Amino acid sequence: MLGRLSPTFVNSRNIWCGGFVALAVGMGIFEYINRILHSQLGENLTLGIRKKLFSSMISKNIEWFDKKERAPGILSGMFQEDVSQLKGLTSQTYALILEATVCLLIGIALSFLNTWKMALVTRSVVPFLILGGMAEQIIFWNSVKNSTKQVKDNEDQLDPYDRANALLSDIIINYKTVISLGEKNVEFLLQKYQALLEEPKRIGIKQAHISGIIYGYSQCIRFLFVAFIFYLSSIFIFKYNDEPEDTYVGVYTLFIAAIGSGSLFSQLPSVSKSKQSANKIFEIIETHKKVKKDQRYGQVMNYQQKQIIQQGEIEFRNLSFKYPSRDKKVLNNFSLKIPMGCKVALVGHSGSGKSTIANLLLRLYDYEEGSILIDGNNLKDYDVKLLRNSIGYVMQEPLLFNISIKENIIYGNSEASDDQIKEVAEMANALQFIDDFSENQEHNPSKAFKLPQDQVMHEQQNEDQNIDTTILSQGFSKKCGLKGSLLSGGQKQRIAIARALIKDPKILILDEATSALDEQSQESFNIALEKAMIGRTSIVIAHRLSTIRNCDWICVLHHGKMVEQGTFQGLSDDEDSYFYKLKSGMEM
Ligand SMILES: Nc1ncnc2c1ncn2[C@@H]1O[C@H](COP(=O)(O)OP(=O)(O)OP(=O)(O)O)[C@@H](O)[C@H]1O
Repeated sequence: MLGRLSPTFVNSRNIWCGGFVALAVGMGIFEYINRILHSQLGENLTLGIRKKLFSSMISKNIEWFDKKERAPGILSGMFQEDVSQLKGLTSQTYALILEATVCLLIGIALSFLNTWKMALVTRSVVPFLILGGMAEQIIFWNSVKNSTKQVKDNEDQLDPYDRANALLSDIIINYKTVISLGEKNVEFLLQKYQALLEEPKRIGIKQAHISGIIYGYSQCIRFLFVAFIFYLSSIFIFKYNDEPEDTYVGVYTLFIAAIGSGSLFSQLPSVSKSKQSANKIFEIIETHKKVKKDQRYGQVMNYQQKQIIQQGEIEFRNLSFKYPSRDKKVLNNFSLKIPMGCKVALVGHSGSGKSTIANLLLRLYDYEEGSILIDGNNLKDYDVKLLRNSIGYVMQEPLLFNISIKENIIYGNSEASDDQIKEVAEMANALQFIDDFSENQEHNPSKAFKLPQDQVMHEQQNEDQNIDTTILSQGFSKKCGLKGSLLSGGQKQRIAIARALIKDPKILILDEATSALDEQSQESFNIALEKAMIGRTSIVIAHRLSTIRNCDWICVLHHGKMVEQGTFQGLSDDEDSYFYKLKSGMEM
């Protein structure tokens, strides 16, 4: 059999086979290096993007987070899914595209060398191959546009997956409320979640039909191309007496060219998805750059910016404000001067604008009308980071992180010494119960109700060896649980006061919320408040008479306007005053 083959044939067979074996080995090594390099590049890129995205998100104004498309579930999903999608836009896909392009070009070049006539004719079919790939692209983009349009027409204007993620994060964050509202509520939420997933499922199936047809076309055209080459080669051999060997090599290289071009185009949809994710991510990073410099958290100060609050005198001058998402003003021409070290209570019905004043003082939102002065300087001239460092804020519902008590306290000042931590815990009337945690485990809710997750937290707590027991008791290493769930309401509030005090702020804002506390905790909390306010300018958003009594000045707000102000006694004596009526409805 071998004897009948011409030496030229054997020779070139050996050359080609040897060439392909060398190519196979080369490809193996190349692929290995290629994958390592590109996954390294990809990982570095995603790490860099995650860092950038995080730092730009964390420095956004609160109003940015107020929008429904910025729900926690959507934003955390972006860090996982969208950032990972970016890999498709960079190293891996581009490496494959490069590989496929090189494959295509080599195939074309070799086919021209061996059988140029046939190569020339078959080139006429290439546009159909490209059309297959392009059609996949067009269909993909149309489906993205349609689904976005469909969603935009919806009241929520959000991607269905994003809406499902937002709901999921809401449920997880508020899991206690969800479960406590009973099985019916859980069932309702489950149905709602399923309903939200129905829409993307429907869109996905519709998309699958269309892209199936297009993908089928692009695959079909590749094999039609192969059939066409075979047919054409037989014509060239028998009709035009072309050399069979040259034709064989030419046909083979054209196959490679066709396969190369096919894989090139099949990679493109993942590029499209990546582009979509890149748009989402860079929109956030880019808008960070557009935010006015003075509004950015942690912005390096320019020469005009005041460093820290020296005394703590506050003046609101004709301040008017409306939230960006609303047309109605929630503060109207509000003016008030609070001398240094004074305790001022803001009272008024729910929604009268008390917390809004705190929001503006902390520059969580920016006002356009009127001004706020601190120590006679415009609030906007202070560096935002340093300003917030000089103001202690205890929120209505203090939020603790699932870290130790000590870590929660130093969250306000990571450089605080153990002595300072102990001091502020004492001032906040928290030292006693913290110490009790180390001595008397009865206080530990995780012991009373041993849920599996509590047990894990308890074990973690025992593992924590970082606390210097000579100054701080082991109680400081107790984990607080998700949102402080392992502590009582009063304990959480006192730790929040300690956290505010660790910064030694000149100004203290207390959004007092004692309604959830029992009498003993309330008393403890009030003592803590009194101690905390000594020597600081304090604004108390008051809900209880017991706190107002000790304040130097009381301002009564109604629909964002100051309607009355005076001392507790002065306002209480006037039976016609707004405060008089308000007082009778207030808790003791
Ligand atoms: N982020 C926000 N976006 C839009 N409107 C808001 C926002 N926060 C508060 N509001 C609205 O502004 C008004 C004033 O709210 P604010 O929280 O200042 O009232 P408050 O007097 O502190 O109420 P409460 O005593 O119940 O805490 C309310 O009508 C409220 O609905």
